[in-house]
Amino acid sequence: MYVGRFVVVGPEGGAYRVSSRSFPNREITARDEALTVGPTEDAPETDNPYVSYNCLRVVETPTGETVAFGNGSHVDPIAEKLELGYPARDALAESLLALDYEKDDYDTPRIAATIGGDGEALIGTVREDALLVETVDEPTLVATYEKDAPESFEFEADSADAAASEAYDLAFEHAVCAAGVARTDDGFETAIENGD
Ligand SMILES: NC(=O)c1ncn([C@@H]2O[C@H](COP(=O)(O)O)[C@@H](O)[C@H]2O)c1NC=O
Repeated sequence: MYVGRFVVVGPEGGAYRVSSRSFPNREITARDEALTVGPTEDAPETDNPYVSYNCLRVVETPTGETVAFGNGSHVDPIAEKLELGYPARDALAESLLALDYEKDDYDTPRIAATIGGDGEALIGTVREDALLVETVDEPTLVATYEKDAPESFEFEADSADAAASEAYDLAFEHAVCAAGVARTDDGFETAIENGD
């Protein structure tokens, strides 16, 4: 099954995977407190505005370290609102609604998740017909296509490395790259899986 991009999130960690039919020549790189999706060196040029973006950011908030991740430029305003002290529900809902679903040939939904240092985890999506933001207490997945509403999902990873690998290896078609995140005693750790 092809589900496009997806996030999985639970109180202890999560992952974001890029799956792509149209733009497979991409990778995740780490810079400062952000992981960024962008073209590989050999990627054909494109003017599609939706294929390069910060997919994960770890930020300091008034209530401690928090991570935000998702499939596009909305990750930045979510992270910035969290830094300002917005509740995660509001940061997700406001940013998803402000940017709305992507105006491409597929009306591709925006998807996102957050985890606070206290283990509060949320998942959200904005589609052409809905805005959904939910608190979760077990691993939950939402994808851009097919699985486009949050659903409980079996996800075993207990470290950032394991989360990135597990997401990358899931049987959904056209895996390109994945980011993993896990809550530790010293804050969040992140990891990248760019395949071979
Ligand atoms: N975030 C991404 O990495 C991303 N990759 C592709 N898209 C959008 O989704 C459309 C379909 O892409 P694909 O056929 O690879 O699933 C693309 O034309 C582009 O507008 C993306 N936008 C949202 O998921």
